[in-house]
Amino acid sequence: MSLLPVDEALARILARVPPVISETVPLEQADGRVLAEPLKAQHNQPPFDASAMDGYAVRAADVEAGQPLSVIGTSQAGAGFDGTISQGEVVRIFTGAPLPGGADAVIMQEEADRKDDKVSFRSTVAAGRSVRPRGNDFAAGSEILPQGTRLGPFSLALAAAANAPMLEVARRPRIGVLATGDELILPGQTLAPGQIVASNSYGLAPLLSSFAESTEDLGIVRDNRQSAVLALSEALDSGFDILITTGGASVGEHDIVQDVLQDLGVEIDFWRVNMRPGKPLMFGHRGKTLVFGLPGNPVSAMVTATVFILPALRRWLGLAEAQPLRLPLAGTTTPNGSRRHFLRGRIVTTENGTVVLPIPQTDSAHLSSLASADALIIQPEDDPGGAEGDLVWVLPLDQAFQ
Ligand SMILES: Nc1nc2c(c(=O)[nH]1)N[C@H]1C(S)=C(S)[C@@H](COP(=O)(O)OP(=O)(O)OC[C@H]3O[C@@H](n4cnc5c(N)ncnc54)[C@H](O)[C@@H]3O)O[C@H]1N2
Ligand code: MOO
Repeated sequence: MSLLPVDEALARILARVPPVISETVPLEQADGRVLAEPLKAQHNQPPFDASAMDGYAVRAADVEAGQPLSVIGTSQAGAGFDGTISQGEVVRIFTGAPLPGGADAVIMQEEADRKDDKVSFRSTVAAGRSVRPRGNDFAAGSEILPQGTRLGPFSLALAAAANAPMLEVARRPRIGVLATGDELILPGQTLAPGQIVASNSYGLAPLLSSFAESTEDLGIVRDNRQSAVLALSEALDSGFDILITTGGASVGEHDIVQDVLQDLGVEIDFWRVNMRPGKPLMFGHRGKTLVFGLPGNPVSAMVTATVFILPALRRWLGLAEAQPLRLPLAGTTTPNGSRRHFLRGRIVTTENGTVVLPIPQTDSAHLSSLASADALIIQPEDDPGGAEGDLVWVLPLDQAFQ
């Protein structure tokens, strides 16, 4: 049986991802979205030379320790001083206020002794002190956020400061998820003999949702041709950008998903990948819809979605590929066979740095071990096994890294 190498499978998937399409969204709705165009500043920030302190705007050359100078006015944020200061003059100024003409430094009020309309300072000051020069943060016309930036609190605050009420972001795909299996019941129902509670769709939706316009749960379809044809044709006709099935991907008589998809016009790009868990992964397309047939085993479904669908979504949005981490093992790993192994692990921070602890459980139906993991250790094909301290590649499962 020929199994496609993992890297080749990923390359084939990424090659089917369409180019980024942009749409305009208001600033308030842009959290988590990805910029489809670089963001350029419309103005200088600050727009004027501004004081960084509450104190006095001075001509630095005029200031001598203990020598009184005349206070001729006030500049406050939103109401600047409407004149120019000349030799021997200063202006009372507040944080964020425009520096008056003629001034070139600000002395904080804690270093000033004020008496009526005179003020003296305890020491001299260098020109530029406590002044934020115009355009110091960003200059009009400059690129302040590159295309492909995933917008979050800091970049959105910057976009607002740059006076950008609308942003050009990547359109996100609409995703449909369909579970297959005669044995499946919904969470909350009572288990009859031989039944299993369906879990895959409940993990896949939150795994993918932050990159998707919507993730729609299409329910459970039974393992007979008629039901599968009905459910899959409806799903394929619903205009999803990405359709995901779980289960029925292997070689048993009930594993009919691939046959039915093909009958419905899906072109299969590949089936079966040289990995564990997740070997029976299928990928195809019909028109603009990409179709992922994930294995039914819960760990296999989540691992294949992490390894293949998340990178496809990143590409869809114009995000750079997520880089795995390089970390020392905190325990041993056993020799691997010929399939690339995505081994559950936990990232642990110790006094000596960050390490990854392998979780020995490799059963592809064992969800509690996956839930206790926050990383997948990528064990290469035919790896002889690792010792504590060996450096390994690690895919963090934490969304913050994705
Ligand atoms: N003779 C062979 N048998 C199997 C092979 C093989 O190569 N030759 N591959 C094995 C591997 S590897 C995997 S993975 C599984 C994948 O099987 P399917 O994708 O056909 O999945 P099912 O048979 O439908 O289900 C497997 C397992 O997962 C449970 N399941 C299914 N859907 C869900 C769901 N939505 N939520 C929770 N659990 C689900 C299902 O009850 C089964 O226990 O095939 C091996 N067999
Ligand atoms: O490779 Mo399967 O996906 O063992 O569970």
